[in-house]
Amino acid sequence: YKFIQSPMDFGPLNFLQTTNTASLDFGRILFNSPSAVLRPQSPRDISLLLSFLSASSYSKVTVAARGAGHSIYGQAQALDGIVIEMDSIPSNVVIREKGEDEAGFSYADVSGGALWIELLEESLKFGLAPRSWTDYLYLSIGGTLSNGGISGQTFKYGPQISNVLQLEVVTGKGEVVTCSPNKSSDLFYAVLGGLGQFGIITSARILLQEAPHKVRWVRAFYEDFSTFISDQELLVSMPNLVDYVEGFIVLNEQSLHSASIAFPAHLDFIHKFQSKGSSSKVYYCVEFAVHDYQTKGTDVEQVVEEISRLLSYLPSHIYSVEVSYFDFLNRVRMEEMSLRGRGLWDVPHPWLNMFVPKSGIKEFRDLLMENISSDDFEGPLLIYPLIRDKWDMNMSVVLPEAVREQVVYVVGVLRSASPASCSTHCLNNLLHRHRHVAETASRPHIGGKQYLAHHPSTAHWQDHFGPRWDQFKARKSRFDPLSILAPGHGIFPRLYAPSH
Ligand SMILES: Cc1cc2nc3c(=O)[nH]c(=O)nc-3n(C[C@H](O)[C@H](O)[C@H](O)COP(=O)(O)OP(=O)(O)OC[C@H]3O[C@@H](n4cnc5c(N)ncnc54)[C@H](O)[C@@H]3O)c2cc1C
Repeated sequence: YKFIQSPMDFGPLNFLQTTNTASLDFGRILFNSPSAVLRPQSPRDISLLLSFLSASSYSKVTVAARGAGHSIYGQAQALDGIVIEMDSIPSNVVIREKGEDEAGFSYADVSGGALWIELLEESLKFGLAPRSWTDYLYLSIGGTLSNGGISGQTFKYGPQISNVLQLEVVTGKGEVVTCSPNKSSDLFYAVLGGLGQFGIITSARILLQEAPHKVRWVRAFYEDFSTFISDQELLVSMPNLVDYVEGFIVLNEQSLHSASIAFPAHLDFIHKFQSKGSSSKVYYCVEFAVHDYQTKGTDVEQVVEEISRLLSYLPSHIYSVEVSYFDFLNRVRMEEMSLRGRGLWDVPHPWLNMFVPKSGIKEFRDLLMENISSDDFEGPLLIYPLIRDKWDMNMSVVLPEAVREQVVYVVGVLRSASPASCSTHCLNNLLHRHRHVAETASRPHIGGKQYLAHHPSTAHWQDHFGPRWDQFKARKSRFDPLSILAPGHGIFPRLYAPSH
């Protein structure tokens, strides 16, 4: 590409041949090299590049925005294309408190490449914070808004994409558009959960609320899966009392230990794994939290007790701790540090994330258990319910089609495959098994859909979107007609006129 070989031909943009990060992501499974890397200084640089590329039907060049690169399957990579590293634009976080303008609530304007941790740190200075989170905060705003952004608050406030007031987007045609539910709303809804297909988010306006000082964080253990999920469903039916609900499957002692690094309580039932003498024994852990605003007249411990009385956990297997709100939200950072210290963070991560309707969750659990072995599983296995009504189905995000079911589970098989214990053959075998689980679970008897999906062909993507495919495709032709953007998903082939 001429303009890459001689950047002077291409106005003010300087390209790098590559960087250490452009072909790397958290998955460490795919390593597609781009032809060039752009480290923009402003949204205008991005607009210049996309305007240029979209004006020539002879160019084959694709473009991927890279936020924090925490994708699993090369979604932010661009084989032989251009990677735009969003972290080169200085992070900008502007907080507007309620009453400062006519909005009637507090919000933050934050750049698309900024990390959620940066937004948290800045907003806490004002006693404010976003309402909806991901478990890990070193992810970019643009990266999670392109997917959904879910965590234990999602049942209450919806995913992160349901908490956005406005976006600034550079479309695949290079146009810089400010969009919201009232202004260029088609682009707004397309981009949220849109897998980076329609434009690059350069700024987002995120709703804020008063931040609690502390959090009461509770874990309760179960032997029986049905009791475990019915208690989770009970918790998400009480949004007035409960602020966070998650849960995980405890496959072995090691998985309990690794899930407990940030949880400052001694979980003294580890001996049970041993005393049973059987490696197939699994436990389930419900995790919930109640915010503590330290206001007079409310006793958070009492609220927690009241909630706990309604639950049917194993007698005396409940643990409750108090942590600061910041530490609670940043809990996965502690796990990261521990894993980094043991050389277990920068390893392949063959993850599988699925949304499963309530009616299929027991069958899905059985399918999963048939396909993972509790002896060698490393990493968390998350499972918790979400409420469908909190999602806006005009956005591009995909949920299971069983529309009458309010409760949808998210299941995260967040597996690490350290090369020391899992060879390339072993990794391929895990990937193969996950694909089998995903494909089986997508059939109507379970009716699941992948979250952070990875599919091998356009036809698979068409199945993934189901009845919503036509809308997704129409939005693509409108906002990125040559399919320049986010090639790493493999949804749309790049369109160009071959020059014989
Ligand atoms: C340790 C860890 C924990 C996680 N926890 C959660 C969790 O709790 N909940 C959850 O929902 N997800 C979670 N995720 C998944 C995470 O939300 C997604 O992988 C997300 O894409 C990561 O953001 P990123 O900035 O690293 O994106 P990248 O990997 O950089 O990009 C992801 C996709 O978005 C596109 N993109 C990136 N920036 C932009 C932009 N500014 N505009 C438009 N498109 C863009 C890319 O082209 C790519 O297609 C986790 C991931 C990891 C590794």
